[in-house]
Amino acid sequence: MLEIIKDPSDVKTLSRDELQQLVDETRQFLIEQIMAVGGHFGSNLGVVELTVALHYVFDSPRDRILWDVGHQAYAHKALTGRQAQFPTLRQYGGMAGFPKRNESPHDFFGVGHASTSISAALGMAVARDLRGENHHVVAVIGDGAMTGGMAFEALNHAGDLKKRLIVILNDNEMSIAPNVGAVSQYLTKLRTDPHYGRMKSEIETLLKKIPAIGHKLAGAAERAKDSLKYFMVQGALFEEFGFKYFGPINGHDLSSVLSILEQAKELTSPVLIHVVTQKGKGYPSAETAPDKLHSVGGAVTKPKKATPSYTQVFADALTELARTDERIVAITAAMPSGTGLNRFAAEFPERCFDVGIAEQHAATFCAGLSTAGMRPVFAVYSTFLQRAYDQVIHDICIQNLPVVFAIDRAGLVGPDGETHQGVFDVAFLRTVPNMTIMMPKDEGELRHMLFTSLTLQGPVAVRYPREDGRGVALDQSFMRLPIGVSEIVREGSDVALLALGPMVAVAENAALMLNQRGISALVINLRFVKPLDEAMLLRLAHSDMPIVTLEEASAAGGVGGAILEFYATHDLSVRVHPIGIADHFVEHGSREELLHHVGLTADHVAREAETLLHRPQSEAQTRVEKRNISPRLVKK
Ligand SMILES: Cc1ncc(C[n+]2csc(CCOP(=O)(O)OP(=O)(O)O)c2C)c(N)n1
Ligand SMILES: CC(=O)[C@@H](O)[C@H](O)COP(=O)(O)O
Ligand SMILES: [Mg+2]
Repeated sequence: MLEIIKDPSDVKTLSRDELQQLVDETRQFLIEQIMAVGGHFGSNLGVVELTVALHYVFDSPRDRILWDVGHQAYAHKALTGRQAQFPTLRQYGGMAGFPKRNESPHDFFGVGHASTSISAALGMAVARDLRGENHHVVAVIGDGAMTGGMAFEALNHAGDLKKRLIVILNDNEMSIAPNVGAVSQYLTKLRTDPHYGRMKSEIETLLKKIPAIGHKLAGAAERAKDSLKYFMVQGALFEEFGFKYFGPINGHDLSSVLSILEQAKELTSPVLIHVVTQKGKGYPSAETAPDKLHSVGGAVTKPKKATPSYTQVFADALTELARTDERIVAITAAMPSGTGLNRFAAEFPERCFDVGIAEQHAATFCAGLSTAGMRPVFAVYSTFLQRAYDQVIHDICIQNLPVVFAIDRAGLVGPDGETHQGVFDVAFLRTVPNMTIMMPKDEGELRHMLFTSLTLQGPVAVRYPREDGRGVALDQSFMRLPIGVSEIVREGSDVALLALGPMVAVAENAALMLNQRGISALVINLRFVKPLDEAMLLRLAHSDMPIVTLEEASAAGGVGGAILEFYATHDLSVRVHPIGIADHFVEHGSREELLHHVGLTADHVAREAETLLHRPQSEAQTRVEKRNISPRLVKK
């Protein structure tokens, strides 16, 4: 059945029995494909009935179906002409793991970060009405994504505008970890407390039985919203936001889902359909441990190295430090396992806070904690910290509060692609006064950086990659690193390679290659993006060596740029060639492929260094002076 579905219009030709067969085959197809190549697993298995029903009832691409986060859109991809691309899922040059506008006319909104769907859907609904069009807009949002503030900002606006809009709340009680928060508890009540559902109609029936005045009383009760509605109407929270609430519906009962979607289609006001599903449905170990099978590596994934990851080393170091410093508290925005904080929480449950998908709140919550004498450590993926930029500036840095940002997934993350690459944090943090920014060359140095950051009296960011460590022996004790001081890793006299974080290893390899060509390269582990090691930079300026900088971050605004700014403001003419990520979004692929793609490999660095070294300085300078453009552009 699945094989004959080339387009969603094919779904519409099926009978009810055939639709159920399509559900079963799609689920089986997803299990096989994801297990082979890796990808998000549990969330996709949970929404198969819902996806089939959506494509049966609605008319994509005329009607617009939006997937929040988009990690659960694989069935949607399979039903919209992309089955053959599954073997390339999330691989370099292959099909993306999230909906992408340039991948299919059925993907209306590019996603990867949570809680955007209702805002985007509302924008589409408003545009539809302004343009006099007539189609449906449907946002599918999970209970985890619903903990994000943006979702509520959108509900607030949508309820006010009263546009025709359908929101499907896919409630599986899970974020990546078990879902948290008062809204989650409210959903549990809706799901599990039969009185929530029945009370209103029971009271109405009772009142109507009272002779003569019963019907009037029932009508009055219906109107007395303030006194009754909160307690009696199922989904009252959403109704107060101006949405008609339907649910809870069993999301694995195809007939129920089809029938509720057909009803919702007839309404002209905002509707919220509460669908209850099971993450991992149809795959027993994903059903019982949905957090572990949120995503899987796939059979093609290379075996993990025996060395601990940066994440593990961070989490263990933080736990160790917290044993002797009771002020340390750890905060995550719905990523306890991804950031390793579940290890911390196991020992200090009362000092670890999962705030839900709420990075903005997490940052300001940290600010509050730090004003009251605690030492908050916000463990957050680089890409998700983007959400909290104003909080970093306004709530933390202006007040110079000692909050530690443990920035995981800094640099290229791999298969999640451009929505998740952690390449902007250097640029967006280094412009903010009071901020100290470091990146360790290996997991051993990460321990010392974390320790050092907890001794500072202002905001600090320690960034580290989504990678296994280099396998160095970890010091038992912690060392306070001198602030703004770099480290010489290898002496050299012809060219200087200034590297940040894991790029130090790349620079070391490039130096070995250069050595074989008779070029002596100095390798420096920068350690700090801010403050820069100005004394070292001045020494280098006097050495006359050309400099190559390497960083796994956006070249614009990066540490290479900071070094250029330093020399320019000191009126020093030093040849600096920054290598970082150029001005484009980096798609999905393995980290190795992506590093190769952006030129952050030893081979490429060695070639660039050699070219720089052999390019006559005077010529380059003259050309630049004449045309007032950068040497890099001149070279092209
Ligand atoms: C802003 C943001 N923060 C964190 C994440 C990481 N993340 C991806 S999926 C997910 C859980 C989403 O839960 P839910 O919406 O309920 O979907 P489910 O996985 O349960 O289907 C999280 C926290 C993200 N994508 N975006
Ligand atoms: C969809 C999403 O944002 C997360 O599931 C993310 O893919 C996790 O990434 P890691 O695999 O790096 O933890
Ligand atoms: Mg969920």
